[in-house]
Amino acid sequence: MRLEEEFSHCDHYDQEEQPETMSQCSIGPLQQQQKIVVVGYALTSKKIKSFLQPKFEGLARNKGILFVAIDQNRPLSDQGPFDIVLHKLTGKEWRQILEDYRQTHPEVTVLDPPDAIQHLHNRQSMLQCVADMNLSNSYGKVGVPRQLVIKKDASSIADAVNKAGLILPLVAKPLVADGSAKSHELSLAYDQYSLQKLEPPLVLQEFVNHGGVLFKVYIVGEAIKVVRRFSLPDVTKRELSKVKGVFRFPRVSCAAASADDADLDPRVAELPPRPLLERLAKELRWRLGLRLFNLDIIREHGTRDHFYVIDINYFPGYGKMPGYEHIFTDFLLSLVQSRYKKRSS
Ligand SMILES: Nc1ncnc2c1ncn2[C@@H]1O[C@H](COP(=O)(O)OP(=O)(O)OP(=O)(O)O)[C@@H](O)[C@H]1O
Ligand SMILES: O=P(O)(O)O[C@H]1[C@H](OP(=O)(O)O)[C@@H](OP(=O)(O)O)[C@@H](O)[C@@H](O)[C@@H]1OP(=O)(O)O
Ligand SMILES: [Mg+2]
Ligand SMILES: [Mg+2]
Repeated sequence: MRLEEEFSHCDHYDQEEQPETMSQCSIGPLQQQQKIVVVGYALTSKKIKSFLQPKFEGLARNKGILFVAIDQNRPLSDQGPFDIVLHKLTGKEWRQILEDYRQTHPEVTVLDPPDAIQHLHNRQSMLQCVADMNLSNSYGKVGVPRQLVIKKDASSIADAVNKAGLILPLVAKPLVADGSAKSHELSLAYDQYSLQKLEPPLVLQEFVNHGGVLFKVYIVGEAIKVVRRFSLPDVTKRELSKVKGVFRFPRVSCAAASADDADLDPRVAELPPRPLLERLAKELRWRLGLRLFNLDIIREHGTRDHFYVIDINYFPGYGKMPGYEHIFTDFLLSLVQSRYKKRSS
């Protein structure tokens, strides 16, 4: 068992936020005595910087959680031992390493299973769960925009769009969402003729007017946090009749585009009802088999309760989630405690 209270007896870690990095701390036989929760992480340097902030590491340490960098050049089994493995790296080889490790180390919680994450790397399968769910209750209705997959042959896009009855404008998104810069290169197509300029493989999604604000719903296990971000502005009928072409747009809803403090129309700014999001998150956690993700959800402009999920991301930028330090540490501890309960029952 590795519990917070027991850890606080350890004189090596009982002071306020220690200045040295966690990876300098020794683990091994000592760890058994101190009942530390050891979290191995395999993340990009960008992610380490945004996620493993000093305040977070300090808080975690005080709660008995030790973060240890995984060395990708050494066998995973020779490292640790870990209680939890956190990861967001791509590549078939890495996936296989994790899969093998899960088989041989069932006592370790790997967040999350590589196969389940793979599901989010394709913009079609990513939203399938939301479509299947057909969530509709007294709090509102949640769907996905109508969309079409184009695997190849740009010259056939206009025909395919016509056949499927999709309505312009369309958001063109690379089919693969693997975190590469290219996978975030999106464009807005205003007219049929220009569709041939697009580069498959892609997903064409109907653009839904939503008042220029979207909601990012961060999920960490059972915890949910919602923030507002600026998004693409509505496209008017007049604009649609005048504008021709395909336009690349940048990452409009990045962290710098926080709309939480903006003076917005309350009908646009009002957060989606909490019970609706709770239900959505719970179902998605179960259907996707994931515990760490966020989703982008928009409210159809002019409605109060028609929502569309447009994107789901694995292990998103939690560093920007308000209060992530406490939410995340509590989550990590709860994982270990529930494992202990399972073992002792
Ligand atoms: N169907 C849609 N209707 C209206 N706006 C949309 C739609 N799809 C995407 N957008 C706008 O485009 C932005 C980027 O789309 P999306 O979130 O799918 O891309 P992404 O590159 O996966 O983003 P992220 O950085 O969150 O991973 C959204 O944040 C939103 O502003
Ligand atoms: O770069 P940021 O910190 O903003 O985090 C973004 C994260 O990048 P990172 O994994 O490199 O951190 C993205 O992952 P990839 O799709 O590129 O894999 C994606 O999840 C975004 O949605 C995150 O933005 P958020 O949704 O939280 O605003
Ligand atoms: Mg998004
Ligand atoms: Mg995304």
